Amino acid sequence: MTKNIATILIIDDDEDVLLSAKLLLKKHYTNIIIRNNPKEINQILSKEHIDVIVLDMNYRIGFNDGKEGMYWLKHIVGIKPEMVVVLMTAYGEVELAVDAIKNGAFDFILKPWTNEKFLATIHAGLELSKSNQKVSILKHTNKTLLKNDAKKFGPIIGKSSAMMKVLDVIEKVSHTDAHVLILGENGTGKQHLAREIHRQSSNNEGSFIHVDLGALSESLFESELFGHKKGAFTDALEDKPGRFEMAENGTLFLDEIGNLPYNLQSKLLTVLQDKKVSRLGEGIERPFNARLLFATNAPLHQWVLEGKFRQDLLFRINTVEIEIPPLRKRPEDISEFVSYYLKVFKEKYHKSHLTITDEALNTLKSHKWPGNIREIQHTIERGVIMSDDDVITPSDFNLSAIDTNKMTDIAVYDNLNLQDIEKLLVQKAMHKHEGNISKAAKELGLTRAALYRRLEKFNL
Ligand SMILES: Nc1ncnc2c1ncn2[C@@H]1O[C@H](COP(=O)(O)OP(=O)(O)OP(=O)(O)O)[C@@H](O)[C@H]1O
Repeated sequence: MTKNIATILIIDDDEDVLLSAKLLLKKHYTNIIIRNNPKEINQILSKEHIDVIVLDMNYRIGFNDGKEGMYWLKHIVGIKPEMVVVLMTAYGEVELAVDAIKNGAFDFILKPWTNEKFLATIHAGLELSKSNQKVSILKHTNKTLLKNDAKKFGPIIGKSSAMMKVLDVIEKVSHTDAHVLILGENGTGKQHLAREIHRQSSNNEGSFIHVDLGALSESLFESELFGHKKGAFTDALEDKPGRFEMAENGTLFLDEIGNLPYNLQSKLLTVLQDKKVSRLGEGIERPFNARLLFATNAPLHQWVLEGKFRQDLLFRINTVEIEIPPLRKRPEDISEFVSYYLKVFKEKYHKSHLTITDEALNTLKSHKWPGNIREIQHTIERGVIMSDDDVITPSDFNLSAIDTNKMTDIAVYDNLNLQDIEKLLVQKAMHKHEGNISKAAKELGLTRAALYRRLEKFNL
């Protein structure tokens, strides 16, 4: 019979009990440690990885009040809260054992035991121990991922008065549980600010779950957001929690909320009103506790007037509304972004001696940045990569495609609405790259999926 890999520590002052328990368990588990004195617990726990502890309640002859057992139980749970402790107690001490369970014991075994009951209890204890260990690993993984995310998104840049106002609102709203709607053009930093709200909130130990609603097809929307039960539809091969559940005690960021089809808007509204979700194919309603943030580049208020977006949903999600101005409306911030990204990419590409000509700097400062911060980021990265010798010159940025038609572009910005400008830029990029999606997406600072969505939206 193959043994299960597990270490079980048994503590009892009765050598006979220790030996017979060891004899029974060693047939099933790889490592059984026995001790007759609970004072050795600290030393063993600091040296060995223990999966389950079997602990006797009484150690002094003539005493059966269980006080010592209770003392050691509290001690173990105090230093290792996730440890699974099974108590051994004599018949007639059941009340004591129940008390011990209230204090953190997993279960108890009555002496004299039956082998089946003993093994079944240890088996169940081990299952719990393994899942406790998994949860602990997942918690740490999550923390590391959050830290990595924070590094990826970096600090908030921008000291213009417009940006200071935005940051002021973020500071006020972060520690509340108010729904926040972040508005702004592509690349203005909506996700960046949502992460900052999460970072400053009391939920920052929980996960930041980002859902791009624009990338979810109608058929996937419910199962992704609310989860599903195994067998709910053909591909539902196992029970799966939705993003609402994954964001428990954290933040759920519903990006591109403007892309949510009208018929699904009422479903989302009901979930937000009831603060409960039901997995697809399951009747159970699960309450959720997650901070909710929303973002879009769509003119939602106008869409409400046009009947494209539900007014009741808009009022539910915009308790606080933050509008991030495009870069061209806060030109003071451009220099700061330029020096920040120059530093980042000089470091990344090991070009620390690189300098930038005044002309190149002026090119960056006078550019209108229709793709906002994402465009500035990509342009400077390109400049750093393309530069020869130790100097970046204007041509390294390859901004000419936009600049040759500078006057037209400026006129467009002044006279047309954002949708039209976006469409124009997508058209330009597609034309410049002769329909090559990857190249056009890169130039626009979008993912391929985001570009596809826009091509579809503008019928291009
Ligand atoms: N104020 C800021 N300070 C520093 N970096 C920023 C700032 N705003 C945006 N960025 C950076 O610019 C890039 C684009 O930002 P982000 O993805 O948040 O924009 P977005 O508005 O959500 O874009 P989209 O609408 O296309 O989804 C990211 O790399 C982000 O880290």
